[in-house]
Amino acid sequence: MAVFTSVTLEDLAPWMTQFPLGKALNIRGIASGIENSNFFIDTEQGEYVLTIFENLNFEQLPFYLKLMRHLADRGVLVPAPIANADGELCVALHGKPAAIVSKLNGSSQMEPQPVHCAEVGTMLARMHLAGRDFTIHQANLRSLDWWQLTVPKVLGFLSAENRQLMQDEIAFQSAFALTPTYKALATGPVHADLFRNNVMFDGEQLTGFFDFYFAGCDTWLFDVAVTINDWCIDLVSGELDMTRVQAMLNAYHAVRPFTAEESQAWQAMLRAAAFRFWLSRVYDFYQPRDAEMLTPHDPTHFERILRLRISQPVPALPQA
Ligand SMILES: Nc1ncnc2c1ncn2[C@@H]1O[C@H](COP(=O)(O)OP(=O)(O)OP(=O)(O)O)[C@@H](O)[C@H]1O
Ligand SMILES: N[C@@H](CCO)C(=O)O
Repeated sequence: MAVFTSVTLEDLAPWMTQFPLGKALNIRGIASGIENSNFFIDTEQGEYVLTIFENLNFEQLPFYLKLMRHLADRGVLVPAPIANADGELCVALHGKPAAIVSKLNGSSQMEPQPVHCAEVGTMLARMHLAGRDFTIHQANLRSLDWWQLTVPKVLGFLSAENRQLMQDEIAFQSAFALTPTYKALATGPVHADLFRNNVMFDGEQLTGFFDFYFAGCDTWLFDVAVTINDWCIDLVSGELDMTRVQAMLNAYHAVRPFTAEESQAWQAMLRAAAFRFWLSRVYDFYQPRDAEMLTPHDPTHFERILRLRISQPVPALPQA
């Protein structure tokens, strides 16, 4: 279980009085996730999710919480943050920032079919469009600047072959980010971590996107690439599953058509999306933090995907 900060019902009861949710009746740690401490809490008003943020600070958090509120207000299915009596969405608990959000119904769909991929594609495009008038700007904190700072910290842990791959890819991505094609890509708030385990389904019905704590302003296409690289692959080989890829891309395109520049950038973005998670997984693997129980994600999964996206042609984006 990824509970870095323990919270008991006795700790919670006085803290909860500032929220309009009645008494806290029960709390239980959630046995998944690797970034934050998460708990389901039962209150007199129903079930909610309490998150204690282990790595994000009070200056960074309003972006995520206000973005979720903004999206929810525009009909995008996301958890709604609950304000305390002072209107604050983020309040200290055990000295760390914490927030309460509504609990989504359903469960994660870990074996998605084309119908699930289409639902995700539609909601992702709606989310990008709904974010256009969000006024707070915060960069994606796991984008090129972070890659450039982090690569030197992990190179020493890698085999000679992987060191070469990482150095070649950071050089490629650094150069690509300077091209007119990259600079022409549409940008805005993106989720940036929309994996299978960050979306809820009730049967074939999508009930919400959650875990917005890697969100930031970046290219919309990067968000699509992150999502494709998790939802539309064979998890063992990392190969793209064309039926699921087409279902997601066509559904997205029907709401927010892809541009010519996005078509040109597509393979580079699929590489960038694979690289981002290879790097963060390698970093987490060699810099573990304390947790009551923690299984780090396997870095070799995204090393494999990155090699495939470099070496194999990728399916074209739908054209306007
Ligand atoms: N709003 C919500 N509604 C219902 N369940 C939720 C909600 N938020 C989180 N959960 C549950 O808690 C689990 C862990 O949450 P989350 O993925 O946000 O953790 P994390 O530590 O940020 O994880 P990650 O490793 O994905 O970054 C989810 O898998 C889900 O079961
Ligand atoms: N989705 C990330 C974990 C951080 O949310 C990964 O699979 O590496």
